[in-house]
Amino acid sequence: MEREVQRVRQAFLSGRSRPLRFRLQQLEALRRMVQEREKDILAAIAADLCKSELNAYSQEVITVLGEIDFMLENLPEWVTAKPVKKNLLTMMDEAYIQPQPLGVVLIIGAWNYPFVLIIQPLIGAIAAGNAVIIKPSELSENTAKTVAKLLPQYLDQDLYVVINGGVEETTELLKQRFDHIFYTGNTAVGKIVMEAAAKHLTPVTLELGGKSPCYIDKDCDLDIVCRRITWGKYMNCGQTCIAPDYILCEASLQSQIVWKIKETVKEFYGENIKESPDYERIINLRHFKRILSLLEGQKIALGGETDEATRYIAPTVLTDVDPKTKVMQEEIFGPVLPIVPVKNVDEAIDFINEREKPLALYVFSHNHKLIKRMIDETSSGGVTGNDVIMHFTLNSFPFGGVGSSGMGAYHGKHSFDTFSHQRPCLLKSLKREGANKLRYPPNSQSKVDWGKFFLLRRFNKEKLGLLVLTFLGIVAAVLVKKYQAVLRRKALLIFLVVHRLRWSSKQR
Ligand SMILES: NC(=O)c1ccc[n+]([C@@H]2O[C@H](COP(=O)([O-])OP(=O)(O)OC[C@H]3O[C@@H](n4cnc5c(N)ncnc54)[C@H](O)[C@@H]3O)[C@@H](O)[C@H]2O)c1
Ligand SMILES: CCCCCCCCCCCCCCCCCC=O
Repeated sequence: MEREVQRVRQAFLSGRSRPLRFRLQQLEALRRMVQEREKDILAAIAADLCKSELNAYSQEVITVLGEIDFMLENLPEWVTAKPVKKNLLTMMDEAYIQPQPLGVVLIIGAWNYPFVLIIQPLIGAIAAGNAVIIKPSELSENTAKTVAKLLPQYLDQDLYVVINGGVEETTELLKQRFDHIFYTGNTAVGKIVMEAAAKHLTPVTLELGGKSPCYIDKDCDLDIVCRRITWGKYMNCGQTCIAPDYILCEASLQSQIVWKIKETVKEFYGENIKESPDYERIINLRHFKRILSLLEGQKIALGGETDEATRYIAPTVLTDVDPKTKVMQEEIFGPVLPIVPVKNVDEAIDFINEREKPLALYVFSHNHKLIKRMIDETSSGGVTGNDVIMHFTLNSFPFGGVGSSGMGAYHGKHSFDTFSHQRPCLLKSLKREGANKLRYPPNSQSKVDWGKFFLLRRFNKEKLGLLVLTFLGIVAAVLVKKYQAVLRRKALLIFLVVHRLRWSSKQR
């Protein structure tokens, strides 16, 4: 493991991942891989999650292709140095921010969207000029193997490396030094990752989970609300990090919600859900049993049918759920939707704020003010009003959690920033030493006053105009006396002294 990480580091140190042209070439090669090997990729995802290839394409491949195109279009602008505002002390200098790669990045993926969850961060890491080690989830082993086979056929083999394995291999990998670790998965393992990273002071992005609430106000169109919630909850059999985990609403709405979800389930998946190509299965037996245990003692208003042999759990709704029961204590990550009655929006806000900060929050209402209030008075990774999941698709948004649902974010420019160091660069001349004497010892009151003038002085528009005029005068003088550097310094000094005296007299 150590040797493998060293090999990737040597490749990074060769400098070849840095030029813009190289990054664009690698991103184009990645796009070619997705297009040319689409069938292999879809077959692998389908095998891992019993997912139709159409669903695998729309849930994972579209996002990846969109992200690559977005990077290719914008990267030339993002990599350029950005000039920054200067103060009086640095006005003659060059000052800019240069984004630079961090180095060797480790990306650890989760199994529920096994392709997009490793490839989307990879796109950002390549765009930012890094070398990358990818550790896909061992639970989605078909996708893990396919990615390990395909990537070296298209990308630089020393800079971008896939290491497959389970907990043992990941633990070993985490002992190595990386320049950034990007982890997607559950909160408990997130803590292990952060602890390992701390040993090397490695920064981390943690894309974690949690219980994403969904508040339904009585002032809304329940047909539409229930269709949208049914789509987001049962997509991927509930195994989506930003799926609505539970519903909060007034008790009187429950029976209508159950009825409308039941009708929508029929519309989406047909009479025999098991036969539907659009309904997936639970990833493994451990998760299947875990989800079943959440049903114990609950009032099942819809669904509840299961089949262990195929790890099938029907779209299920629970009503009158007691917040103290197990289903409300952990992220469900399956097709079970509890409804917890609340009296009103105030109680819903309190309910949300009394718990860990979720990855997503959903609010349904015709009342825009109520949605705004919910946003203002709660916290979550992201929010969508009157829909679910869709904020994930907008790559101008930072995608990530807050508090126990994660730290850091990615997608689009946010990925580029996550994998870049924003390096401040100040380039001075070795001339003009006179002004620098002010900061050299021995210190004096007069030097402090000059320091205050240089660093604390703020110019309003009027003063700025005067400054520009004076500056232009100086420039003219400089041009006339092209080689008389002494005169130029004096002009500058006079200008500064005049301003300083005016400023000091006003201060008094
Ligand atoms: N925020 C997001 O973008 C996002 C996306 C997908 C999933 N998730 C969250 O991830 C969770 C589901 O994923 P999961 O955790 O079951 O996935 P998982 O079991 O695939 O684990 C994630 C990764 O952690 C590694 N891992 C597991 N145990 C480890 C250990 N002890 N030490 C080191 N590494 C270890 C695995 O090898 C894997 O690569 C849910 O909580 C979900 O909400 C979040
Ligand atoms: C008109 C046809 C449009 C088809 C596109 C539909 C949008 C599909 C959006 C899917 C989003 C997938 C969410 C993946 C979340 C992964 C992170 C958490 O687990």
